[in-house]
Amino acid sequence: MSEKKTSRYAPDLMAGQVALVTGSGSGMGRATALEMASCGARLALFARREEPLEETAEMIRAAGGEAFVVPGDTRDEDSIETAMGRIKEHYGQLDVLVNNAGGQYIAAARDITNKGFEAVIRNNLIGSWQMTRAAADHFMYENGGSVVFVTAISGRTALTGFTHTVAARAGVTGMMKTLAAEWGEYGIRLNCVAPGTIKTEALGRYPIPPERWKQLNRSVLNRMGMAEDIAGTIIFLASDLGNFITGEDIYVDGGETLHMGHDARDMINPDMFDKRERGDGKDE
Ligand SMILES: CCCCC/C=C/C(=O)SCCNC(=O)CCNC(=O)[C@H](O)C(C)(C)COP(=O)(O)OP(=O)(O)OC[C@H]1O[C@@H](n2cnc3c(N)ncnc32)[C@H](O)[C@@H]1OP(=O)(O)O
Ligand SMILES: NC(=O)C1=CN([C@@H]2O[C@H](COP(=O)(O)OP(=O)(O)OC[C@H]3O[C@@H](n4cnc5c(N)ncnc54)[C@H](OP(=O)(O)O)[C@@H]3O)[C@@H](O)[C@H]2O)C=CC1
Repeated sequence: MSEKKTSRYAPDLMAGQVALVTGSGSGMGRATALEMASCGARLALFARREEPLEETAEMIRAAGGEAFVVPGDTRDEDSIETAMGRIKEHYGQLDVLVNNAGGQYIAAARDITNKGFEAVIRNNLIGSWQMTRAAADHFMYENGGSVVFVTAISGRTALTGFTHTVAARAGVTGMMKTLAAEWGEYGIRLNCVAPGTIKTEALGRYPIPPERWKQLNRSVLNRMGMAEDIAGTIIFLASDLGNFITGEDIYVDGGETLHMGHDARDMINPDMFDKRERGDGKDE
């Protein structure tokens, strides 16, 4: 028998819980599913392509965990209903939903057609609503639960090239807060995690050369985020560690939004911000 993977959290943090992670065939979704399993959760893996989900499931099983693949599309009500039915049959419960599936294309606002705008709203806002509504209907109104949405840092600032998805993610945040207010009485907590630039394979498909990103001084911690940075925060919110947190929007961005809209250093006096020697002689 294979050994259980060690986790940054206690291995029984999510014992007895079932978690559904959308978009868990890659990137942050996969990292979240793997780490949740190492905390004792049993996983339901949801996305459109079955093969990557099976790979994640195999990784979880190889580490001694339990995973169940339920392919589907967050935009398609029928496939969501089928997935919820299969989870009920297989596990009999659902305690955690992570709405991580999503994506968009980059385009200047003037090049976005109405159809293209709507496609991105469907994928990121309507899809998350449909998953959340179904999880509440099938499981959470009765037994409570925790929902975490993966959004983007655009709630604090403009993000050129992303008008459609910025609108969608802001919609998710507003929806999350309102649901948190309405559903507290059912024992349902809802929160958002807003990632900065995270180094996943998907990001590699975007025209963002890492050297250029660094030059632009995007992150005060001087690195892109890793999928695990997001997974750790999702688990904190989804598990009992976040028991008294609802309606929150946590930015996990390495400080990217601290000066994203307006980096005034060159304008003021670049020398003022130059690296200086510390008292102990080490570089700051
Ligand atoms: C918020 C800040 C984020 C910063 C960094 C973010 C990183 C990431 O998000 S990493 C994840 C990256 N994942 C992706 O980029 C993939 C996402 N793409 C999709 O999932 C889909 O392409 C879609 C949901 C955006 C659209 O899919 P679908 O609903 O199937 O729509 P169609 O393909 O039929 O297209 C409808 C319509 O949309 C316009 N359009 C679609 N793709 C593009 C494109 N690449 N460039 C320009 N326009 C596009 C277009 O108007 C399409 O209509 P037609 O022209 O009639 O085909
Ligand atoms: N990487 C980054 O810097 C940032 C990413 N984000 C967002 O974080 C989330 C995770 O990103 P990341 O891991 O990088 O990206 P990935 O593309 O690796 O993950 C997204 C996953 O969602 C699934 N998915 C997409 N649309 C649907 C759908 N309609 N129904 C079901 N599954 C779907 C995809 O699988 P499949 O194709 O098999 O369906 C894919 O595996 C996404 O929402 C992304 O937009 C936000 C900010 C920054």
